[in-house]
Amino acid sequence: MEDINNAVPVLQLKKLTAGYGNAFRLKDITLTIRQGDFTGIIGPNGAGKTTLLKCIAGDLPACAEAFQLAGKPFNRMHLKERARHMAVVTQKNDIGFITVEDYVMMGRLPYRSLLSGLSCVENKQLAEKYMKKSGVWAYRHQAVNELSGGEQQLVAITRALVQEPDLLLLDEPTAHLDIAHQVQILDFIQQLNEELNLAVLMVVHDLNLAAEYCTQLLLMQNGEVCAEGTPGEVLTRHQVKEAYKTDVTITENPLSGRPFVFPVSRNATNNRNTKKKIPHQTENKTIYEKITAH
Ligand SMILES: Nc1ncnc2c1ncn2[C@@H]1O[C@H](COP(=O)(O)OP(=O)(O)OP(=O)(O)O)[C@@H](O)[C@H]1O
Repeated sequence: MEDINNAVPVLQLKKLTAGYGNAFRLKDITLTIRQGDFTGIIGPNGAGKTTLLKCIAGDLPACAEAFQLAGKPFNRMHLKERARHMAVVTQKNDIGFITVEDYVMMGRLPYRSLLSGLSCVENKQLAEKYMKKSGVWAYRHQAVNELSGGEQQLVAITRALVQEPDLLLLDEPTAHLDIAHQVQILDFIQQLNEELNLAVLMVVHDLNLAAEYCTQLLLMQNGEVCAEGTPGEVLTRHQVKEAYKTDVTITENPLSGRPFVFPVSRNATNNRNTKKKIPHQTENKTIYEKITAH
């Protein structure tokens, strides 16, 4: 099929395999991420999502027919050069006692040369710009490890932005955050994706957040990509049930039009099978009315 997407490819993987000896293997992962893509990697526990992210980040060796970052062979790029194109925000940022400002400035390390130190005016201005954009400027003098989980995540993303990458890799950026902070972080990432045309690739467990924010999804199972496409194409009842071995009901978010996945409990399945009236169900209301009433 003719490729009609003219956006520049930031990352290209062709038939990538990798793993941990005989314990687990990623099999033939083929993937293209372009400027402006917001891609979510979803799949059940142990599917290989983090392993794939580790390969792309260069933390785990991989074999591939092609593995290119910004149009260049990945394994021929120096670490500093990789870091100018790709920034990684991992789940656990074990940050010691360091101020927000100093930590964010470390994002400029890939650009440091013998002639320009880390604290040059240009780097300071860049750090200030992104700290103001993400909202962490107010606590720039505080120690990172004294901030809340949500604030620390914003600081880690700010540091990644200061790297001025083309591709931002995120491993579950909203894990352990409440709904307000989940939305705050993902709204911010979406804003960066749209304003800076930044390509985003994130591992995300919450299918509804994935559906709401991502433009494309990769559904992984047993080390392979078993479905890919828009959230509507990937999050079908059959595909979700097949991958997660769990029944779900899928409807549409009435405000965004994105898929919305409801888990189905054993009781609800039994009630459906016996056509028993479901407690709390309001009669004579459309799904839209029910959802928007609360
Ligand atoms: N260092 C390792 N050595 C051996 N096996 C590993 C290692 N790290 C992960 N695995 C195994 O590889 C498989 C894939 O793990 P991975 O963390 O990539 O899955 P995941 O999809 O990210 O899972 P989760 O959603 O639970 O975080 C799992 O079976 C895991 O036990």
